[in-house]
Amino acid sequence: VSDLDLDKYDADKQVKIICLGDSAVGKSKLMERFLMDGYRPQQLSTYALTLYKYSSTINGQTVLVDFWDTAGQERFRSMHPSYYHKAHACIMVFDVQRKITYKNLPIWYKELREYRPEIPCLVVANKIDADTKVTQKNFSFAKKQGLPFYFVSAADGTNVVKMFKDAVQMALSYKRNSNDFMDEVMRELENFDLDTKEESSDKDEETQEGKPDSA
Ligand SMILES: Nc1nc2c(ncn2[C@@H]2O[C@H](COP(=O)(O)OP(=O)(O)OP(=O)(O)O)[C@@H](O)[C@H]2O)c(=O)[nH]1
Ligand SMILES: [Mg+2]
Repeated sequence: VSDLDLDKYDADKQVKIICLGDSAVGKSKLMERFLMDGYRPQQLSTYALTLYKYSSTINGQTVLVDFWDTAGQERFRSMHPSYYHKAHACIMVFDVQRKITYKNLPIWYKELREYRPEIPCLVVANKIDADTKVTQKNFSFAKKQGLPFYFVSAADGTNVVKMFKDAVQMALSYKRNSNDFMDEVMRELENFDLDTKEESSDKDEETQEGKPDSA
C-alpha cells in the first residue's frame, strides 16, 4: 500500500466539498480556475456530476479533498441526495448578472439543511468581472443566515483561491469537531445490539424445542 493510499484511510484528512447552485452560475468554471488555473469561456453544462480529486499539504499534513462539481440543471434533481451525502462543506454559488440565481439561494439552502444541518456553507457571488460596481450591492442572504460571503470571478480569478482554501479549512474543522464519526460508531453498536438479541432469542427457541425431548 502506497503512502497516498494510507493517507486516504486516515479519516481525519479526507473531506468532501460540494459546489451547488443554479445552472450556468459558473460552478464548473470556478473549479477549473482553482484546480487548473485556467478559464475557457465556452459553456458545457455539467451532466450529473464531475468529481475532482485534490490534495494539498497543510501544516505538513496531506489533505485529500473530493470536490463534487454538481449539475444545476433541473433534470438532475433526483441526484441531489447523493450530492449531500456525507459532505463536509458546501460552496453555494449564484451569478451576480442573473438575479433569479440569487433569489433561488433560499431553495438550495433549505434543501442543503434538510440533508446536512450543520456543515459549513459559503455563499459565493460569481462573475463580478462583468460589472465592477456590483460589489457595492447588498446581497443580504448570507448575512441573514450568518454565512461567510465571497465576491469572486472565475473569469479573472479574483478571490477564487482564497474562497476554495477557506472552504477546505472549514470542511476540515467541521470534520474534526462534528459528531459524524461518533454517530457512525453508535449506529454500529445499535446493530451489534440487535444481532446479539437475535442470537439469544434463537438460543431460547432451541432450548424450548429441546424441552419436550428431555421430558
Ligand atoms: N463573465 C463571466 N462569465 C463566467 C464566469 N464564470 C462562468 N462564466 C460563464 O458562465 C457560463 C456557465 O459557466 P459554468 O461553469 O459552465 O456553469 P455551471 O454552474 O457549472 O452550470 P451547470 O453545470 O449547468 O450547473 C459559461 O459560459 C462561462 O463562460 C465569470 O467569472 N465571469
Ligand atoms: Mg457545471
